[in-house]
Amino acid sequence: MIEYNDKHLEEIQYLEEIINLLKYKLDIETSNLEEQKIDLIAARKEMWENTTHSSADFDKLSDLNQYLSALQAQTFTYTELAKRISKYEKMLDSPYFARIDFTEQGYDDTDKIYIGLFNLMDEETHDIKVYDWRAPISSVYYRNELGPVEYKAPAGIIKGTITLKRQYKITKGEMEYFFDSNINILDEMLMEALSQNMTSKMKTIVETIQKQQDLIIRDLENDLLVVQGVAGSGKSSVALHRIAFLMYQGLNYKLSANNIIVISPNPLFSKYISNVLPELGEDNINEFTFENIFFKLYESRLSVKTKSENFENIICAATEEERNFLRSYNEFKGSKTFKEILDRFVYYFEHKMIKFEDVYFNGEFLETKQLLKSFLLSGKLNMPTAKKLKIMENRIIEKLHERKLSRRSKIEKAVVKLNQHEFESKSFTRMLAAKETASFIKNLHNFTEFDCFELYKTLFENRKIFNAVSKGLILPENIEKIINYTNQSLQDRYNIPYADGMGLVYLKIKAEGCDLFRDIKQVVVDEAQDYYPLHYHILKNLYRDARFTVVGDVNQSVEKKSDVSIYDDIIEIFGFEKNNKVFLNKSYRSSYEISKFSSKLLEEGTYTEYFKRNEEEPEIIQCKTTDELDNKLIKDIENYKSQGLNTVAIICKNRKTAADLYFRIAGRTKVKLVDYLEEQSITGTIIVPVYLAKGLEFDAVMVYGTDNKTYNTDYDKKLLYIACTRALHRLSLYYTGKITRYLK
Ligand SMILES: Nc1ncnc2c1ncn2[C@@H]1O[C@H](COP(=O)(O)OP(=O)(O)OP(=O)(O)O)[C@@H](O)[C@H]1O
Repeated sequence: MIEYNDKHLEEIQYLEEIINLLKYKLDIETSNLEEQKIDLIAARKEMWENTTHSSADFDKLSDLNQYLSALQAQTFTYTELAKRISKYEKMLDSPYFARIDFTEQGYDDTDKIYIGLFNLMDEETHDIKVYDWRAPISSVYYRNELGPVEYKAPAGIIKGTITLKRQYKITKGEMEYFFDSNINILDEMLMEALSQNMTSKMKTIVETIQKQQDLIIRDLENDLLVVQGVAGSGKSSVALHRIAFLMYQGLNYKLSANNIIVISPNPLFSKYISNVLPELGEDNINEFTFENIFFKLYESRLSVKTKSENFENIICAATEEERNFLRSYNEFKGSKTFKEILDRFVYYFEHKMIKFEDVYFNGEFLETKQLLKSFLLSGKLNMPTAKKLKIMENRIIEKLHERKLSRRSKIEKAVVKLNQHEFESKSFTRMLAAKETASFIKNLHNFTEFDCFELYKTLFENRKIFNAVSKGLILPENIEKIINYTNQSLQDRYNIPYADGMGLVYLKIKAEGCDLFRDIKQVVVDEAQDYYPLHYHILKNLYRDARFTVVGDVNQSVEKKSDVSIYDDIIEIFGFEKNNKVFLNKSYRSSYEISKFSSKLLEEGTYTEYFKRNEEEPEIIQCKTTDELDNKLIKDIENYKSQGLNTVAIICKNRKTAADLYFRIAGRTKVKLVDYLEEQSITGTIIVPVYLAKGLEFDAVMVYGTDNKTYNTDYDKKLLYIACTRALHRLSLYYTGKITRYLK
């Protein structure tokens, strides 16, 4: 007891010291911020008063530039200061969550390493009072038990011994409790983290990162890291913490927010994860869906159906035959075969489709078509077709300029002959020459420019071309139907099928090139199981200078059949020498009872462990009629709310069922319909189609309509698995008629 009291006193004193240090720093930085703010306003005012605002005065414009760069630097200092203040404020609430006592090999002193969200240094003594969780030494806390350890630091491997591992619960600057452990991070702390209610945004997990997760977060060896993790194993969390780690890293790896991109399945998911990086003290990063990429490349000239819309169409197909067709359509358009067809098509276009012409100007040959063709096809220019054509066009325009003067005097002579007024003749000549050049360039564009959408259409409209570029490839049996459906669908350029949208993106990158994303150095792909090979080829070609972290779960693949071999395909597509495939088999999200229940829906032989957090057993509820079911739902929603569960999701198989249910019960209880058509957030009680709930989690999940007609194929079984694994604390399933065979 005495020993505990001593420890307690020591810890309370340290906490006091840290809180005082933080308050001191906060005071200084806050007054600095005030000063900076005043300076900044003054600098802006000065700039406004002393510079011109018209582009006519070039000297003054250069003054403006100088002011602007000074202002930019000042603004940067100001925002950095504001960020530091926000970090100190966060730390005031809970400055650290762990401590290790570490003795480096060859030294007698033992360092007490306190670990928190951010570094905290005493500027006077240069002592690090709290280490950032991402600092090299912090890895020891996540990965090791007491005893000899080693960790990788920039200076090399550091060896030593850990004699203490302690965890703290500090809130509002007050010590709630602490305890020592000799094993990995104690389950109590994790239990507490996992028992909490859900908020509308994803949480950070720094205090309880598990060893397997830490290995992924801190991996710097690989250019491609592929993670297969069961539902709730922390894939998305780990991917985001990995980004925060990379943003913290030293010179070689340091990334800023605009060097990173997350490819997410839909805007709802993007919104859900958008809190994590700011919580970790980092700027937020861009989250892109593939549809966003499409719009970035094609702007408003075309429009594509979203991935969610595409999936809704599949689920709601009128017949099984139609559903199978739509699946086969997506499968073909996303396949390696189709990618090969598009590659060949670009080659075919260059070699056979460009209508080269002899180019004349002023009655002289500028280029012959043979010369132009051999220039384009010589193979010397290793670049996309559009860029080669542009070079060719520039070469011709240069030649045109060389001959422009003589052409102009020719025109002038002709004009003068017709007209005696010299002044008018000159301007008339200029106008004629400009018109002539414009029409020349327009003609030139006939073969130096092309439209990718028209090109893509031609591939399917012209059977001769399609046959030529697919020769020798194994095509699906229903290729005729696929081609017809494509031709029909492409009639409306503002409603292009999602799968063709991806084909168009790939074609554009290959034929025109794309330098829009050269700054991107790290790409995270979430829900990796639902993308086809073509998606990965797009990413590879778009983010040519990036490294990739790809996370997914083949058990949650609903858009296509997939098994773990997809990860080998991904590795092959990217072709990085340094890559690694990692498995996360332990699930943290759901209570033990919900996890056990959901595991019945997994493929046989799937290995999963569950964190043992006990709660109520899931319930399966049979109702005689839809009315009875609606009444029961409403009652249970109220019941869940009264139990203090923050977020409740009623998960339906598709949007139509969700909307119907919403219109039936919305007047009787407070619910919100979450749809892919609008930006939404996931607070309170929501009704949502299952594919939009992917990646999200809720305190209570109510799965609507689990009868044998609704869930009757292996695809449906996976949808059901996804729905059930969204629940943290409560799960109930409702049906009328006969229950699905997967839940018997
Ligand atoms: N080490 C951890 N400490 C605390 N909570 C954790 C930890 N790992 C995972 N979790 C929690 O488990 C839940 C699931 O995490 P996450 O959503 O990242 O998993 P996922 O594998 O992406 O899930 P899914 O594939 O089912 O969408 C989250 O609530 C997360 O905070």
